[in-house]
Parts: sequence; structure tokens; C-alpha cells
Amino acid sequence: MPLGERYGGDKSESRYCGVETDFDDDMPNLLSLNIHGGFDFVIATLHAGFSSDAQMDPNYRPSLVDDDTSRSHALPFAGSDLVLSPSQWSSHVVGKISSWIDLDSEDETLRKDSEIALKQEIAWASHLSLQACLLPTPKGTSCANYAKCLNQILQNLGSMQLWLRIPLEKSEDDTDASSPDFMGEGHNDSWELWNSFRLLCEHHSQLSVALDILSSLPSASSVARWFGEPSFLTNARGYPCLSKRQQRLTTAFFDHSIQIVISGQPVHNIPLGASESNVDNNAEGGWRHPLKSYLDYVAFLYQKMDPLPEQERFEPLMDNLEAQTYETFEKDTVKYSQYQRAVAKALVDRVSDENASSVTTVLMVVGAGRGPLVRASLQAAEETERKLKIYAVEKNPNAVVTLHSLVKLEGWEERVTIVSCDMRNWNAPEKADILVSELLGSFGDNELSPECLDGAQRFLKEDGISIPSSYTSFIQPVTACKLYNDVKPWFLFPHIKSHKDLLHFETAYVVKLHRVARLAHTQPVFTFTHPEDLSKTSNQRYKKLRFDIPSDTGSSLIHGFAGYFDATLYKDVHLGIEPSTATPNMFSWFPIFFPLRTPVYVQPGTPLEVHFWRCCGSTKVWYEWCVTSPSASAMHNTNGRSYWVGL
Ligand SMILES: C[S@@+](CC[C@H](N)C(=O)[O-])C[C@H]1O[C@@H](n2cnc3c(N)ncnc32)[C@H](O)[C@@H]1O
Repeated sequence: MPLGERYGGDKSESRYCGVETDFDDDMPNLLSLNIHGGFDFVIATLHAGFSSDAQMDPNYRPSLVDDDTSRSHALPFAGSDLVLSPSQWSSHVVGKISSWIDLDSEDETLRKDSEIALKQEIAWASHLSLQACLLPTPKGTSCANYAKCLNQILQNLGSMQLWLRIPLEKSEDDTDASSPDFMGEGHNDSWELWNSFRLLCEHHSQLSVALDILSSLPSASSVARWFGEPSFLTNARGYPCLSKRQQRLTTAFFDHSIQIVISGQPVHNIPLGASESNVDNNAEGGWRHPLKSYLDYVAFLYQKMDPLPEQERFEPLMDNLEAQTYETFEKDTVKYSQYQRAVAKALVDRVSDENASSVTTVLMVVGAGRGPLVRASLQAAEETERKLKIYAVEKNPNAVVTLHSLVKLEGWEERVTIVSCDMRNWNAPEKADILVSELLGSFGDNELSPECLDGAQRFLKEDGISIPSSYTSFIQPVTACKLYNDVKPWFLFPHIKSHKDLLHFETAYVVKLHRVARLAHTQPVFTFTHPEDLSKTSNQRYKKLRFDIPSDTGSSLIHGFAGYFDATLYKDVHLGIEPSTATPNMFSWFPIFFPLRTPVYVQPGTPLEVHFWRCCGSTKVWYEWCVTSPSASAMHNTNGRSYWVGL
């Protein structure tokens, strides 16, 4: 049974909780006890042929039979697959691969035995159609042979996931952390170990990390790196008395779609608490799972998390902004109330109280859609008791149909004139005091607001007001393994084979950033202001940025840049998605992601230098980007060859 619902309901993924079990050759009983004890799945050793002592015994080797001089294979080692039903195996059991396995041992015999055992156990788990196997932590400083074996396995694995067990550890001594023998005695950063491993396995989408949470935690910045990694599983040893930091970490991981596994023996005389009062197995069968209080505690932490904000439950599919309906736009009441506030302030500045009943302000909504900004402007006029005349300019003829019926329905005919045309070509009958538009993309200028408003500026009075009056784009470097993998299927070969493969790595994606680690504060990229002296400025831009990733983060891997915008509508009224100033509960925009063809590895203390260009041609506008420090990346999207917006 999943961990229940967060306050206010959580329509996203369920959070499951498993339990790591000791070796038990009675698998049906082991499963039944744990599932009835409240867990969703067990992590279990799959052998039936030898005892758990054998696994612990460093001298243990799989039994091999030589059937000719060149080949050897292990004797059958597991129990029958019939002890559980196929659906029990696939839904409730995660295979635990023998922990003695050491694929990079100096001892050649141990290394070879390890290879045989690993392949044999994974083959058996595949035969059982398990969803996942938990792999032992790499031992020692090297993981090359382990990664080589896993690559061989991953190539023919079917759909099973492999979870590599990694302890959450980092020495706070950064000089040691960045030295090549990073996993040497006493000095380690386990993220480095994971990073080498997944690079050797080319970010394989079936390889995830199973993070072992130990009692002491490294610094917050270094822990945050893990949020950009795929599928977490935390080993919540030490419940139910977690420190405040551990509680925060657990809930932060919940926000990054992890699963939890509780492991080890109960070590507490469990105090009776809120979590205990809910369910009590004693009432049902006189038996209570020894780790039930720990499970209840995890469920309690999950359920008491803040409700998801309204917008996350409305969440439209934002992969394709253009496909989003006007209907969805119009649900974003926060956006329109910000516009209404801005128009109200502009009206009051434009017309004094004394002139309020005699002067009519001319306001043009350019890109009116189905009319919500017309409504917001009329409400602002009513609120400020100013007289208003509106031109609603819209190029989409289908939206114009709805706009006409809205004006009729609301009885606005006297005050609103609908103009069905492109604002860049319209010959306005008079000039406007206020020009209202909402042509912003997730990166501010990426939906060509600058070019459209340059065209519309002709019919704004010299001293007229543009709402928005300016907007700025922002970027920050991110670890985004999942996003990178989503782009990567088009890029399976190390050498780009065709234009199509390249295209996917040179395109910016509008995405909800769930599993990302934001490695540095955002920095502004391009700013546009309106109205502008068009004889002096162009819409081309270039910006070089230097990001200093906090040194206690340790090393990191940058998969690309998250992009945002902030717009000043008028004076102090703003609207935007830049994380530190984002307008609460506004859901019209998700961030944009600019990928890097090859992830960039950044060591502590090394600056990350990135360059962004906004380029304008006669028919299109596009961005180009590259990294120059710590190492040079390729130039992305030269001449807008992969991604552009047509004028
Ligand atoms: C992001 S939508 C906003 C619609 C509406 N104002 C709202 O806030 O719900 C932008 C609108 O501007 C229109 N538009 C874009 N470029 C335009 C142009 N050059 N001339 C006229 N309308 C344009 C689009 O068709 C679309 O209806």
C-alpha cells in the first residue's frame, strides 16, 4: 500500500516503500509477512542454494562445473521460480545481488567468480521478470571492470532496472574530494563514484542509484546534487527518530519522485506517536511487522508535506506550448490579476482624478486571444473610475470569432473595437496611450515579443506606456539526468549520424523541472524594454556568464541550463517564473531547458563559463550557446540549424 496522500491530494506518482530483508529460503512466507506488514515490496536475496552465511563468507565462490576446457558454468543455485506467482515476482520482489561480489578486485579469482555470479543472478532475476535488482556498492577505488560487466548486461537486459547501491557520503575536505583517488581511505565523495560509473555506462536509462542514507549527512549543497539523478531509493536506517535535517532531506527526496526502502533491524523501543495510532496490525492478527513503526513514520513524513499548489494539479502537458488551448491560459487568474493591477496603475498615472470623467484613455491589447486581457483592462478602468477605449488586435481568426461573441455577450460594443490582423501590419486609426500585450515565452523573448512589439510601437504615443515595460531571461546550470536521457534516445551513437540526431540536442525544451539539481543561483541573460529607440538598438544579443558553484557541493555534472524569465509589467508590478522571485500560483509557463550535447564535468573551485547569443535573421530568430570553462563544448545550434522561431 503506497504511503498515502499528501494533504490536498497528490495526483502525481505514488510513493512506495520497500523493505530490505535478510536471507530466507522460504520466499512465500517472507513476502507474505512483509506485504501484510504494510510494505509494498521486498528486497530479497534470490538464492536458495546456500545460506546467508555463505554470502558473508569471503571465501565463498559459486560452484563451477567444467564441461570442457574453455567454458565453465555455475551449478543451479536458486530455488524454483514456482514458489511465487509471476505477478508476485514482478510486483513485489526486487532482487538483491550478492554483496560479496567484487568486480574490481586485485584477486583475479575473486574477480572472475564475481563476474559469473553477477551475470547468473541477474539472468535469474530477468527470468523471474523482476522490475529491478539492487547491485552491491563498488568496492575500492576503481569501478571500471564492474561498469564493463554492467554494460554487457545492460545491452541485453529487457526492461529490468538496475539500482546501484551508493552510500550518501562526502568528505568535507574539498582538496581531497577533487583528487583522482577520491575514494581513498577516509576521503570520499560517493557522488564521484556514481558519476564515474554512469559515465562509463553512458547514462544508461535502466541504471539508477540507490542511495544509502547514513546517520550523518554531508553539506546541503552536496546533497542537493543528488536531486538531479534518476530514481532514488533511500535506505532509511535510524527511524523513527530522524533529525530535522534528515526529515528535510527525506521530504525533499519525496519531491523528486523517489521510492524508500527501510533496512536493518529495529533499534528503538518505539515511542507511541502520531504515526502509531493510525493502523495497528495487532488488532487484526496479533502480529505487527517489526519495522512497522518505521514505515508509519515515513508515511507520516510524506502525508504531512505541504499540499501541492493548485497549479501543479492543473498542470497541462507543456511539452508543446503552441498546442496549449486558450482555455488553459484563461484559467491562470493570477496572470490576469497582475495585468489588471498594472493597467490600473498606468491609468491613474496617465489621467489625474480631476480629468477622470473627461479624458478617455486609448488602450490597445495586441495579441488579444479570446479576450481575457480586454476584460482585465476594463476591470482596471472600472476600479480606477477612468474612461477607456480599447482596440483588441488579434491575428488568429479563430480566436477573433470567440472575441466577437464575448464582446457581444458582455455588451462591450461601445468600448471595444476588434481588429483581426497582424499587429506588425495594422494601420491604426489613432495612437495608443497604453499598449498591453502578453507575447512572452518561458525564456521571455523566445516567442518574439520584441519583434512583435517593435512592429506595434508605431501606434504608441511618444509618451505612451507599454505593459510589459521590460522582461529579462535568466539561466542556471543544472544536473538533469532524466531530461538528458529523454533527449538522448535520438543520440545513441557517439558520432552524430545525421542532422536529425543533432537537432534534438540543439533544441530548447519547455518542461516541468522535477528531477533536477540547480547548481548555482540564476543569472540574467537578455533584457528587452518597451518602448525602445528603434534607431539605436537591435534585438541581437550576446552574454557571457560565469557561474561559481558553491565549493561544498563537490564535483558536479552539468547536463544543460534551466531558463526562466521575469517581466516588469508596470512600475512595481511584475510577473515571472525566475525561482527566487516567481509569481506564486501562476502556471502559464514552465521553465525552458537548453541541453548540452555532452555533459560538462565541473570540479570544485572551477568556474563554469557559458555564452549565449540571440541571433536575428530576415525570417527567423534563434539562440546559440556553448561552454568554454572548465572545458570547451561544441557550439550549439549554429545558424539556427536545429531550432529557431519563424518571424
Ligand atoms: C500567449 S497568447 C495570449 C492571449 C491572451 N492575451 C491571453 O493572455 O490569454 C498570444 C496571442 O497573441 C497573438 N499574436 C501573436 N503574435 C501576434 C501578432 N503579430 N499580431 C497579432 N496577434 C498576435 C496570438 O495569436 C495569441 O492569441
